[in-house]
Amino acid sequence: MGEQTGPVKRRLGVMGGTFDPVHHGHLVAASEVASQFHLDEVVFVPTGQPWQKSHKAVSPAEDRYLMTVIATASNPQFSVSRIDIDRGGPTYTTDTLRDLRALNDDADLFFITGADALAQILTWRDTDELFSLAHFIGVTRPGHILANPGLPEDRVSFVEVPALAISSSDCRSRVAEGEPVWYLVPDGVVRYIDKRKLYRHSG
Ligand SMILES: Nc1ncnc2c1ncn2[C@@H]1O[C@H](COP(=O)(O)OP(=O)(O)OP(=O)(O)O)[C@@H](O)[C@H]1O
Ligand SMILES: O=C(O)c1ccc[n+]([C@@H]2O[C@H](COP(=O)([O-])O)[C@@H](O)[C@H]2O)c1
Repeated sequence: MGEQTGPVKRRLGVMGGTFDPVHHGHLVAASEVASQFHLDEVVFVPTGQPWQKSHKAVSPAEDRYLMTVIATASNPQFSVSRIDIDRGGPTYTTDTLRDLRALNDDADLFFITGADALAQILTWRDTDELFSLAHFIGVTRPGHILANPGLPEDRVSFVEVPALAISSSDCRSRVAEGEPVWYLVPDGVVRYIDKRKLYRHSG
């Protein structure tokens, strides 16, 4: 008798971030991981309250959500989820992945994160459970060294993405200084920042 094989599972990428604002570094990372890991879809999940950034002012969740929708709208492989925003309270990735699992029981989850975030992962809540919920993919980010800080090797991979030295903090301070963010973020996001007068005062 041949070996029993189950139905082939969908491969769902999960790109979590504060996205204040979303920029081309995020989009290139998601696109590159989707290609290298043969993902069927990447869902961007803007955080509700990023608890490790509680010392910083963060723009309203609806603005961050809408900018992420604008930035991803033209890519049929990309979507945006409101789960972390609608849950309320501080955002923990264990909740994000548990909820996404419940909604996508036909899929394996791949959580995409930057080298800086991956290096901090042992400070996140319920780290042990995290690795049972998804495979973690750390992407290169200029200025951050890609090293495995003692994470389970079978649950973590590293991917080199074309280096884009863009950060949301830099975009915010450029807007506050009256400098352009054209081509650092998608055109629609530039227009949205202007329309909503975001980041006019640095903070
Ligand atoms: N240029 C980039 N290249 C690769 N990964 C990135 C890049 N910018 C952000 N990331 C990753 O995307 C995820 C979400 O990032 P986040 O929304 O916090 O943006 P950020 O640019 O890091 O923001 P901030 O500058 O405000 O800290 C994180 O895991 C981060 O490491
Ligand atoms: O689960 C946690 O405790 C946790 C702590 C810090 C960050 N995260 C997640 O890591 C992703 C990137 O976060 P940030 O703050 O760098 O935008 C985002 O999805 C966060 O919800 C998760």
